[in-house]
Amino acid sequence: NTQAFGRSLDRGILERLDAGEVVVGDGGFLFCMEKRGYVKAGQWTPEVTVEHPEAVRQLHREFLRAGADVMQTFTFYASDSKLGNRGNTASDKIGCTEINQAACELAREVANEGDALVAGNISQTPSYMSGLGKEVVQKEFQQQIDIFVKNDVDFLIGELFFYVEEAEWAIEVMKATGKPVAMCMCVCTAGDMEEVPIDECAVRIAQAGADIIGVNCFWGPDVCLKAMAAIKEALEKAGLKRHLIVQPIGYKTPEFLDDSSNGEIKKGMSGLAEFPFALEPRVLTRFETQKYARDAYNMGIRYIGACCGMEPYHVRAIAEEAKERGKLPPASEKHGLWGYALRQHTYPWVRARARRSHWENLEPTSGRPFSTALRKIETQWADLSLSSKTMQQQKVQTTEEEVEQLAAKRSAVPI
Ligand SMILES: N[C@@H](CCSCCCCC(=O)O)C(=O)O
Ligand SMILES: [Zn+2]
Repeated sequence: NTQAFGRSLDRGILERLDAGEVVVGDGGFLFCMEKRGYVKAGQWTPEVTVEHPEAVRQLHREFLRAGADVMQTFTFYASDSKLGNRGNTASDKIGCTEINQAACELAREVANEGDALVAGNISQTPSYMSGLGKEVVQKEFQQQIDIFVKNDVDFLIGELFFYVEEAEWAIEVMKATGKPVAMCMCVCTAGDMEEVPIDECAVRIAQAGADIIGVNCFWGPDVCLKAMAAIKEALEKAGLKRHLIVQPIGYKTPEFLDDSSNGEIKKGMSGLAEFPFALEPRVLTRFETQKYARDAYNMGIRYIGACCGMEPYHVRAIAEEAKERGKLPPASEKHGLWGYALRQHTYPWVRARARRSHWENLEPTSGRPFSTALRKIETQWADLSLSSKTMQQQKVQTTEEEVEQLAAKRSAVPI
């Protein structure tokens, strides 16, 4: 097993997945960093890799300690057009190259502290949403990917692709590097935002050359695993053997299991009135996260990760559930599976909960007597196709007047 850059080359992502190993993904970096005051919601861009590298290093370390086998470079939304979208100054003030370079160094530094791999992360672009075309969009992907290649990341991962066409364009640029390619579309069983059915999305992504295929974000485990079942079936029917990846959000979103409302469910959590600052009542418990990991494993998914809302303790739950790995993560030193650590508690009524049956059967209360369980999904933005211009972007800041116009569109819907 030849060594290069301090890691064993025969333990790459495909070698691990081909061997049937479970690969634990990292968690929701953007949301964690926003809650910690290092990422600004709205723009959601990762200039913190240059502004406060210590914060990024620390969070990578927390995910590594929790059992993550992959350190995704914190380069999500770090395309040039996103860093300069709607008044964001990160592109002008710091720059795409510096942000992506710093992210690669931080991810590799922490990955080398364990046996983790580094994945160069790209994502959807405002340029695509504004219909600027293949050449402009691929040039932006190339700018990030050149930096990933220069830093010799172990593989590439695309995330949050709403449109299968943009995902295909991304895969074309990713494949040219010769590195393994993972593609997570942001689709559920209602299909992509141009009405391309999910089974067609899966086949097109596979045929474009992705080695690892799945979904990330926008929906909780239940909705994402329903999408993964459709993707798995489509690939099997087409005779396309690929590895499967799933990275759901850490929030419960049962409203979206009904995919009949079509356009509405495609907005996922972003379509909820609570998004992004009041989703806390929906946060998954560590035990619900364990159940998600087991359900994913039972479906044949071996790259089991996490997205927005999933903190390091959620990733630890995934790693602890994946007993097939034959090891517990370092953070389990400070955790007792199924509450066993409570045997050391000073209060007898708490020690009474140091058993699996208590936690496995608990339906947590919300503490909010006036809250309803589910949200009626807004219906104003049903057509998300490029031709509808609904997703059109701009460099200048959204004005007060524009916000009022958007709010007027939805005022008919009870908050
Ligand atoms: N790997 C990334 C995935 C982020 S998915 C972010 C969705 C943001 C939606 C929005 O723009 O509001 C991460 O961990 O942050
Ligand atoms: Zn996410």
